[in-house]
Amino acid sequence: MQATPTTTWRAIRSILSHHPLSTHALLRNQLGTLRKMSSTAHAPLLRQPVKLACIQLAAGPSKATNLSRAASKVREAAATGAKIVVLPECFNSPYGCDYFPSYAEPLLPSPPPESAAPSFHALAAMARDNSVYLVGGSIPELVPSADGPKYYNTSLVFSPSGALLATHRKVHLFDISIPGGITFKESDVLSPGDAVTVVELPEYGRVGVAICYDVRFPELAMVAARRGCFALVYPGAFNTVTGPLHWKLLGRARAVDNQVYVALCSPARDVKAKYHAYGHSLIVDPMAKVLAEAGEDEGETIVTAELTGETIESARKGIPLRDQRRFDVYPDVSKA
Ligand SMILES: O=C(O)CCC(=O)C(=O)O
Repeated sequence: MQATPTTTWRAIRSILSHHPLSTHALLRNQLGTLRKMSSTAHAPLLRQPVKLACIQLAAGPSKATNLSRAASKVREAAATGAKIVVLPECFNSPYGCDYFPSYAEPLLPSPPPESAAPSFHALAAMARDNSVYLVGGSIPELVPSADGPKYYNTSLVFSPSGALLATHRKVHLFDISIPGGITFKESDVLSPGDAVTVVELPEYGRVGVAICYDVRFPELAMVAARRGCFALVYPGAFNTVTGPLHWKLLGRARAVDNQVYVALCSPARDVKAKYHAYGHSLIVDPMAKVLAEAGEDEGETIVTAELTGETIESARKGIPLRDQRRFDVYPDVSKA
């Protein structure tokens, strides 16, 4: 087993309980040094402060209108100084299983032809034109196959030069049935993704990207966070049944579990649409403090917050979870 400050402390503590006083003093000294080492041994997760913006976009049935509206809102977000900009889940279409096939676009070949993949090219241009990292919400992705087309709910992340950095296919499909509340079954149409997504943003550090229902699964967040993310970013589209109970709770829970920033980005609510998005896009800090939240009117808006490495480090120094985990009692799922 590899020695870490934590395992070494435990070994020293056990020796301390069996040895005479002089050895005791010597070892206590070493224990102090190790304690200091462990609090400084971690490189900063966020290399410089960065402003993050969530765009609570109003999406309607016209894909072209949704794309041009997104472009103007990304411009507006970038004008506030935001360098990481997030769009909501299914920002190029209304949200619902009936819509996925007709709005879906292929991502291959890479880059796909513009006529077949207008959302891909519009997102690349939004990132490039505004020099921002863009977590492009999600779009229905089409993958042709011999057995018929497959569809995924996929997030595309672009660099400030407009290059595609990563894609995340929603891992946990939104299949729920709450009597008298809401029934939804994405798996009727969509296939699930099978990977944790961590994206390197060279000037800043790493972000984990996942989609909506994925936020309910602490393991996915934990695995991404332990790969060194400073933020977990979730384009989402909760609803008016589960949203009021769980949206903020889950955002704050993933933040406090992992001592990282969390951003949840919703569409604006459209009461004329079949699906009523919850809104309340929010950004939470590593102590689970809500830094910014879209208001009660659930309309189109942009929420922003400044993220700093010091905030993460001070949360982790004050409550040193990372050095206190007991992988001798439970497994480290991030190593599985
Ligand atoms: O988990 C929920 O309650 C909502 C999830 C959702 O809306 C989604 O995954 O799109």
